[in-house]
Amino acid sequence: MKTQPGINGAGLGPGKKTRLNRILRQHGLCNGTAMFLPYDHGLEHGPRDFFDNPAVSDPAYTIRLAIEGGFNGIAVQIGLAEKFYWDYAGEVPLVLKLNGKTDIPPDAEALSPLQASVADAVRLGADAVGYTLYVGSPAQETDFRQLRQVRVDAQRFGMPLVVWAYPRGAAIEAKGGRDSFYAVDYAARTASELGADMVKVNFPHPEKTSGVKDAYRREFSPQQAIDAVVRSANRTLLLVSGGEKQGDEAMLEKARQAMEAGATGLIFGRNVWQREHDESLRFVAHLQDILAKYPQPGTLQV
Ligand SMILES: O=C[C@H](O)COP(=O)(O)O
Repeated sequence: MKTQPGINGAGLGPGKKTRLNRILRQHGLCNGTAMFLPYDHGLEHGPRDFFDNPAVSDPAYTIRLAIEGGFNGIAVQIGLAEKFYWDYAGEVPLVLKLNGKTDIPPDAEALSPLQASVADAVRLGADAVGYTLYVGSPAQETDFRQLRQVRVDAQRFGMPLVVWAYPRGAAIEAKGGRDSFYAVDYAARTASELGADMVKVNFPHPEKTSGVKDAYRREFSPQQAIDAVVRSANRTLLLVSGGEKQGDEAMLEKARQAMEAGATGLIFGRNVWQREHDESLRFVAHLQDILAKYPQPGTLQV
């Protein structure tokens, strides 16, 4: 079992340190691991994601689910944060997503425009901000510039920065696609190089990599691939994302492999809430059993 090298507290400043401590040590299992509930699908995919469990289209229901499930944070866009979070302020940390887009236009030149600021996050009592970075998109240069300003603001306001590092674009598709080992590994490293405190990535698939040098061995096991991705993220805390709903065993195995590799935690949305309330909590309890086996005492070194 590997443990995360951890963020070096000395470089964080008091605001980031306090907020990360609240997320990692005062919520969830309080053991340095983290489980976040993402809930920006209404914007990113449209309401279709809520059809399997219509209750989840109500943001109040979903925030309560995050509280009942003992999550370390819930990630929402500005509109929902302003309308709903204040009813539950402090009961579960808020990760304010600063940018977002619909999936209506094609993804070829993906760029997620800013909808909110780090100052909004401070005003709303958030403990972190989220930014989607499309690594490899033709619009990458604009994206990097946008992220730079968010990073500078996050540093100034003492706000942890979580980067959703999503490979996108034709060049990525030519190398095996957005969840190939190559693409996920590069995205994790990019987020770390650009100053993320945490990075959210898809689980890497070695067998999907193509058209790149031999270093990305297609015969790597899933465990070897996620080990490499955690190494690439280095002191940026790594969160593994859920993706479309799959069977529970496959998801729990993914969670186990991620934690074994030294990931800090999970950010599973559809796999948690595309099912009836008690079933969601039952699945969350299984995820927590896994996280409990991988305490991360050094996650936040102060
Ligand atoms: O921000 C969107 C979410 O990352 C998607 O989460 P999910 O794939 O676990 O539903």
